[in-house]
Amino acid sequence: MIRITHLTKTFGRFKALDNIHLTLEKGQAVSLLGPNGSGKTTLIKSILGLAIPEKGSIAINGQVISAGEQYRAGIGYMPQIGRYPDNMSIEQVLDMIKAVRGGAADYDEDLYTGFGLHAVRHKKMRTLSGGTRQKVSACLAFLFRPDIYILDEPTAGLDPVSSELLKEKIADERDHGKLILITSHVLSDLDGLTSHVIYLQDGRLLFHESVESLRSATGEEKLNRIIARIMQAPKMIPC
Ligand SMILES: Nc1ncnc2c1ncn2[C@@H]1O[C@H](COP(=O)(O)OP(=O)(O)OP(=O)(O)O)[C@@H](O)[C@H]1O
Repeated sequence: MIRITHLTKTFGRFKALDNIHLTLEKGQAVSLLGPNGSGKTTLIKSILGLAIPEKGSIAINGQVISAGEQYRAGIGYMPQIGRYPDNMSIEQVLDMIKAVRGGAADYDEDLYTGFGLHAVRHKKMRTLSGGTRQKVSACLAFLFRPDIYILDEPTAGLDPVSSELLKEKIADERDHGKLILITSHVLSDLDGLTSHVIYLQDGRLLFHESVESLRSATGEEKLNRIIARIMQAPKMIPC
């Protein structure tokens, strides 16, 4: 579904992504992990066409993304920090984006309802708390029922109840065969949610494995323990 080959992205002389090869399939929920500055957001931006790599290619459902922007309609993206027109209300932002996308017969408004955004729909974006802004971003990512979700720190700033609601929604989409790529530094948020782990370090792919095989290689159950074990003894992962 997403095939990345020989992807290299530089900023000046600095290699933010170094010869990345990856294939991600439908029905997978993939944790994109790595220390600060390891290239996670750059990889996400490359998939979204917001960063242009110097080398390599990305294909989505067999279409090379540099050939056109239409593929983006099939991706629900939740950015780390959502930026919206300050003077528009939540309702106006949602209506504007629906209009720009040409409308749809059947919006997914589960999160809009679940987060209770209806009650605050007239509030201006500039007046929203960080968590409420995050809820608007989540709502927009799911609204058009995409096949692929790219979620950059989706639970950051959400209260525990909203965070659980979002995680349940992500799990539900995964169970319906969608592809989910998710970054988070809160590994406990990813436990039970993700099927595979991609680990980047200094722009390089350290490993891409199923959670199941990482569990059997490390003997650990929880993702934070699995990652800690691998960092202590990287050779336990064959790549
Ligand atoms: N526009 C840019 N110009 C120059 N350097 C950049 C730019 N964007 C990213 N970088 C650099 O590329 C590297 C990878 O950044 P990136 O944001 O992809 O990391 P990350 O893994 O998402 O980090 P974090 O976990 O902190 O969000 C960093 O060293 C960053 O400083």
